[in-house]
Amino acid sequence: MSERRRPVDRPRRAALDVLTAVRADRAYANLVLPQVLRKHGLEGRDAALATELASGAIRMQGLYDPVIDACLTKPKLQDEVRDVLRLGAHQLLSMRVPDHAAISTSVDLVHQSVGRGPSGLVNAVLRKMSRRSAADWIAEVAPDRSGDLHGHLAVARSHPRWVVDALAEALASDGGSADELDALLEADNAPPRVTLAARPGLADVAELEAAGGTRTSRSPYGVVLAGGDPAGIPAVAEGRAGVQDEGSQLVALATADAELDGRDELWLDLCAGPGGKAALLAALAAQRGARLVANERQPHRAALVSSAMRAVPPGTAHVLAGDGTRPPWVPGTFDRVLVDAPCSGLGALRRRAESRWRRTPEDVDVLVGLQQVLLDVAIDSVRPGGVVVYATCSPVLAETTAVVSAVLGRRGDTDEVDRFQLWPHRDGTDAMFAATLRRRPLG
Ligand SMILES: C[S@@+](CC[C@H](N)C(=O)[O-])C[C@H]1O[C@@H](n2cnc3c(N)ncnc32)[C@H](O)[C@@H]1O
Repeated sequence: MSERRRPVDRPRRAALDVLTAVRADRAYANLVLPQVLRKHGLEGRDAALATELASGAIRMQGLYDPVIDACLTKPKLQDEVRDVLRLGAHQLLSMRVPDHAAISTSVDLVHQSVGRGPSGLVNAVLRKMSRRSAADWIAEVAPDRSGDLHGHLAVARSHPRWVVDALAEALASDGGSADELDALLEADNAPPRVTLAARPGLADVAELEAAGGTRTSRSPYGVVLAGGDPAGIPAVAEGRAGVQDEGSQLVALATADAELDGRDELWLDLCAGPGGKAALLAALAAQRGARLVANERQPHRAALVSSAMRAVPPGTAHVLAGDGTRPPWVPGTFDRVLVDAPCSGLGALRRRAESRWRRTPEDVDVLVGLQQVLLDVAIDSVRPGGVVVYATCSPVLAETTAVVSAVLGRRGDTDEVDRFQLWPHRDGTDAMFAATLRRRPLG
């Protein structure tokens, strides 16, 4: 092999930097990506290529790693070299990059980032990998579909086995079939469309359509962008609109529109950071002569809530940075309460490439305890006759219906009046869950 190698193209170098940061520093891919793109001066198509390479290689490592291992002659592999091979695997098995380009750029990349030593190994592994299609590799490395469906899908659709089991249980309880499970896991591997919310009274949906979007089918405030940077749209830059999944818009609307007898003046968002739902709620509250208190435990996220609500009329919204399990207000203060609880986020895997590999079943156990306490506080905070919406961006039953049943079962003063579960493959949204609860009126 020649000593002098071509310089590595910047998108691949940037993608490797993202993989390194996610692996070695436990960085979040979506947060580190913009910094890395800036550092390498990448824009437009180059930025899109680096994003696809990094996100795809991280997301699909549950398939790529066993394929890489099947191509090795010795079992041990340096982490840095595996990262390069994951990027190569993504190009060979999931993108339309010609084999020779995927292989030679990967050899260049490992030469530049690790050294000359592993160049031959990268070349040999990727050559071997390139001789079969993704489907053939799945047949080779995944458990048999008919004997172990969840084990097969865990590899073929690159999800941890326990996540497949938990999503399958949730989907089955919502009428889903085995084919639907495959569709759901596949949807988790496709980056979501950028959706905006026109905050009512502040921006018009037509204004966002004029910026190149199309209306969403269920939220009257939603617009899906065809492409481009949403930050360049004036309504977004000014806080009159925001980037927000349609499912999240529907949760805020469920909170604002739940039927209520009597007073409807004071609303609470108990877990508001970073503020997407609070901003939509505050805009709706302003139109209806109500006010919103937006509470968030982490001060830096409370600051994000203030920023998200910067365009709402003064006096409409008040931000608190406090622990929602120990609220400063007296019980029964609010007419409507949203508790958008901290959760595993297993309904939003499309957005966070690495999150499926970071979460553990133990996380869910810990979160369920906090979710129950926060829901109890939310119900205590609403007046008799008022409404509470309990929401998660996870469909996992332990975090959704089981939390609602446990809390309502021991209280006896609150009824569930409505519920929805959205799914990426059915609804094109994150898998948001929302239950609308009403505290029984006195007497
Ligand atoms: C799912 S996120 C809320 C998303 C938000 N509603 C939105 O639409 O932008 C949950 C939030 O709850 C916050 N949180 C966690 N524990 C909390 C607590 N004890 N009290 C209040 N907020 C808490 C987290 O910091 C996180 O910002």
